[in-house]
Amino acid sequence: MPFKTVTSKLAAQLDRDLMGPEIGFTLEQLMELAGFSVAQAVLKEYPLAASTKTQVLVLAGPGNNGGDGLVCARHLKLFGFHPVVYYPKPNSKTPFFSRLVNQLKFFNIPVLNVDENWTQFLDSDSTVCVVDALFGFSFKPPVREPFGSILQQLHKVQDRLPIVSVDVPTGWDVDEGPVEPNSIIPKVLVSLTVPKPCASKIDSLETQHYVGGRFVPAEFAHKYKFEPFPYENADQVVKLSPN
Ligand SMILES: NC(=O)C1=CN([C@@H]2O[C@H](COP(=O)(O)OP(=O)(O)OC[C@H]3O[C@@H](n4cnc5c(N)ncnc54)[C@H](O)[C@@H]3O)[C@@H](O)[C@H]2O)[C@H](O)CC1
Ligand SMILES: [K+]
Repeated sequence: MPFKTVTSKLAAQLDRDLMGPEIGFTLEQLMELAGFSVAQAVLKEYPLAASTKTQVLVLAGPGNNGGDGLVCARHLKLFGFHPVVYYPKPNSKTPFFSRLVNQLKFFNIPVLNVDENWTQFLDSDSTVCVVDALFGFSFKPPVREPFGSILQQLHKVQDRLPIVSVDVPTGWDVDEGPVEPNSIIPKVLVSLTVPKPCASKIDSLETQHYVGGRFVPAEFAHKYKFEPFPYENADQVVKLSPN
C-alpha cells in the first residue's frame, strides 16, 4: 500500500497541534494509545497460540518513544506475554514517567536499570522479540552512550531475534533512513500516526510495516496532507506492507 510520510519537523508540529490549546489531548492520552497499538502489532505478528515463548524484552529510551515502550509493556502483560523492561536513562523531567514505572511494578513487570544484566534476555530461548522504544522522531545521529552499545548488541542478534521498532528504527535518521553502518533492520516497524520519511527506506521483504496511534480524524489527516489509514473494526494498527 503506498503511503504518505511526514518529516520529523512536521511530525513534531503535528504532536504540538494535537496537544495544543485548541485540540487539547494530553501526552498521557496519546502515549497510552501509541503503546497499546504497538502491543497489538506484537500480538498480531507473534500470536501466543503459535509458540511456547512468551518473554518480550522492551528497551525504553529517555524520551516519549521510551514512554510508548513503558505503556506497551503493560499491555503486553495484559495480553499474556511476560515483558521485561530495560530503562537505562529514566525520564526525570515529569512525574508522569515515574508513574508509568510504578504501574509496571504493580503488574510485576521487571524494570532493569542501567547497571543490570539486560543482555541475558537477548540470549534467552524464551524471548519472542525485542521492542525497540529507544528513540523516535527527535533522535539526532550520532548516537550517544549507553545507547550506542545497546544498538551494537541488537545488531549482533537481529538475525535470530526479531526487533519491533516503535515509530522509527533506533539509530536511523528520521528523514534519511539507515545512514550509519551497522544500522539495525527491524522485522517489524510500527509507525505512529503517520509514517516518517525513513519508513520509505524499509525493504518490505525484511520488515513488516504497520501504522498505529489511531487518534486523528480524517480532516486533521488532510490538514497534514495524508489520507486516513484503513483501520478495521476496533483495531489499533493496520498493516501497510507487505499486504
Ligand atoms: N503523535 C504521535 O505519534 C505520538 C508519538 N509519541 C512518541 O514520541 C516520540 C517522540 O518523542 P520525543 O520525546 O520528542 O523524542 P524521542 O523519544 O525520539 O527522543 C528524545 C530523547 O532522546 C535524546 N536523544 C536525541 N538524540 C540522541 C542521541 N544521538 N544520542 C542519545 N540520546 C539522544 C534526547 O536528549 C531526548 O532525551 C515519537 O517518535 C513517538 O514514539 C508520543 O507517545 C505521543 C504521540
Ligand atoms: K524506536
